[in-house]
Amino acid sequence: MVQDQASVPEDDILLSVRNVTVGFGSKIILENLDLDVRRGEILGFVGGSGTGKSVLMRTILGLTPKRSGTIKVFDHDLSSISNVQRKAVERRWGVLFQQGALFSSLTVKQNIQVPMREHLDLSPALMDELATLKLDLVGLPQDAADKLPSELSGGMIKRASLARALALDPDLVFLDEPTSGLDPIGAAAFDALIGSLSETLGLTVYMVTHDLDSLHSICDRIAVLGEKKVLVIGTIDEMMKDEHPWVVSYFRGERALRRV
Ligand SMILES: Nc1ncnc2c1ncn2[C@@H]1O[C@H](COP(=O)(O)OP(=O)(O)OP(=O)(O)O)[C@@H](O)[C@H]1O
Repeated sequence: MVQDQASVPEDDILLSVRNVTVGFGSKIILENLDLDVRRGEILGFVGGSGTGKSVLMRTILGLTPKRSGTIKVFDHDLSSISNVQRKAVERRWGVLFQQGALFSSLTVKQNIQVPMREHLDLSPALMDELATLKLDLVGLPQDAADKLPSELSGGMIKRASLARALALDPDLVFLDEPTSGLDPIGAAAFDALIGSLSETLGLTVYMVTHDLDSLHSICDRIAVLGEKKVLVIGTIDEMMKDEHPWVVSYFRGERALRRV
């Protein structure tokens, strides 16, 4: 089993999860889970359906309560910081939820400006200018700005959601299945976009995905969730050599072999 948490200086750990347990009623979903996300990396998160990938992401974001354990982001322990400090942490991360989760009654531009309105005190003209820059950054045409989400294709919705996640120039972005629902060409283009943003902006990316192409093409490391914890973590090459039965069937099973 690959375990490579050792020998990384603490400064280089942007997100650290220690001994975290999460459950609903009598059902424990995650138990004593540990995870480190390193500065600047793209970490792909995989695991069988229902293993708790979304629950873990929601727990880190503070949307689902944990029963025990510690979560530190940018070296702040999220359970012991003040509301003001929490807001400051939230300013430094962006989130792309599954299905994009744009506000359906707001235009793309207004959606991108939601985090700006919440966290910054900017003039409308400056917010418009920033929205224009974000549209450019994610490769959307400027005429998308005044469209409603219902007028966009699936790929454009993903890009608009990414633009909103990047609204405050975050250090860390959480992406929940960013390429689901896209055709292979759209998914590859979105992967390329995430890869280049990570490189040019120095973004750290936490990405839940089922997309083997994304795992192969852009992830620096992959974490496998199963048995209520991170079963294995390492590079794609390490995944290809790992002997855990779920890892073998996922990375070297029939579906994986069809890829090559
Ligand atoms: N609010 C909740 N109340 C009760 N159970 C929940 C809640 N949220 C999630 N669960 C349960 O937690 C488990 C993990 O769910 P989660 O959505 O994290 O899985 P996942 O790994 O993201 O799955 P998938 O790959 O299918 O999206 C499931 O059994 C789910 O039913």
